[in-house]
Amino acid sequence: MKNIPLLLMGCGGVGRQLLQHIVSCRSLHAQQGVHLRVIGVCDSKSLVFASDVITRELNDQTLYEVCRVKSNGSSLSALGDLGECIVYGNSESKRKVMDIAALLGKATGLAFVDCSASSETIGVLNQVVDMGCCVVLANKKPLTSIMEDYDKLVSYPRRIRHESTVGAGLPVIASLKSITFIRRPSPSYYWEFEWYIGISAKNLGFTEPDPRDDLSGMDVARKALILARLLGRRINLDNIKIESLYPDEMGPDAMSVEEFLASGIVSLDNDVQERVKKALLNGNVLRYVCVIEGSRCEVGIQELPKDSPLGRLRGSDNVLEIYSRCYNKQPLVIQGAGAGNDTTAAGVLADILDIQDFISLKRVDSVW
Ligand SMILES: NC(=O)C1=CN([C@@H]2O[C@H](COP(=O)(O)OP(=O)(O)OC[C@H]3O[C@@H](n4cnc5c(N)ncnc54)[C@H](OP(=O)(O)O)[C@@H]3O)[C@@H](O)[C@H]2O)C=CC1
Ligand SMILES: N[C@@H](CC=O)C(=O)O
Repeated sequence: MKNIPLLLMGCGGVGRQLLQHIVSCRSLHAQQGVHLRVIGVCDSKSLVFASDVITRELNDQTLYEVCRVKSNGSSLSALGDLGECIVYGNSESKRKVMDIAALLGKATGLAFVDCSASSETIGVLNQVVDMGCCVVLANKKPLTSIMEDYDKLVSYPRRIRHESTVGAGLPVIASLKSITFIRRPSPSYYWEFEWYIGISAKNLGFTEPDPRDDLSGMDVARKALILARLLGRRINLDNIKIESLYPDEMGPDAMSVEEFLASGIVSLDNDVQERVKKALLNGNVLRYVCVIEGSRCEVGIQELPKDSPLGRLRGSDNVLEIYSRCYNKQPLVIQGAGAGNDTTAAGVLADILDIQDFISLKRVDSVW
């Protein structure tokens, strides 16, 4: 049985769904000769980990308890004494995470799974890859920081996976890598979103923790940047032209998420509705589009024919059209649910399984 140790950072909608997928797939994974051994889970302030991270794990009952506590909005420190595991608070948890990485990184291997939405994990990830750990990302921020951070992470191509950072569980990254690594084309591609923002979308797990990350275009811009960098574009977020759907006075510096959802977002309705009506009069619909073509990298609303591939999008669907030397007249099209905790966690789980060959084997540094 191949034993894959993992430490989960972030136990929100996606992280909890991942833990539930891990538990519910136990027998399936056993049939495949694999056991995912969760040795620790952390949130923004605490860490819960197995009493012996080399031989033990957080058992399924503990993982369920972790999900219960976090779904109640509590910190992991509320877990208290759970027998086989230990809970550390903020000051000790960061040091303990690094100790675990140093202990397991080059011995058994360890997958650091980042399902947070924080930039604070960037420093941790850049250190643990140097210790021989693997990194699996749902969090886009480690890949959309400064080029130095990006270059550090991708300098270990065999030990980093980030399928869910763009289009949730859709095979976007894998498809683009398969095209890019055949030969370095300079493809242009279009990214479409059907906006489905509001309290219901947040409750469905479609939005970022702060939906303004979606409505400002910043989340789409992060995805665009990940794809552009994957294609060799040495650019940063501030190189991307972004159209926000809300004014600065509704931004994070001016009001809380709760205030924005309670009063800010509703005040946007009239303007958006007017734009929708105007588009419909032209037989068009509004779509939030990201275009990366040549030196152009833009994110914003466009009027598009309602019967076009992008115009036919519904719900949380994304569609990615990739034009390249091989797909120059008819694009490669990837379409499907591009948001939601379930599909995102499934993409993360697939990435963890994909790196199993680089984990749980005695490692010789020169090999990896
Ligand atoms: N939902 C979707 O459809 C998709 C989401 N993603 C990405 O998945 C990530 C998670 O999204 P979601 O689950 O909705 O977010 P949530 O806000 O629900 O959960 C985020 C979790 O991260 C924890 N956290 C915050 N800071 C840190 C830190 N420094 N170290 C460790 N953990 C930390 C939070 O802890 P605490 O509870 O203490 O606040 C919380 O448990 C995001 O980056 C998002 O962009 C990617 C693709 C699709
Ligand atoms: N908020 C994002 C979730 C996936 O990245 C989206 O709307 O697609």
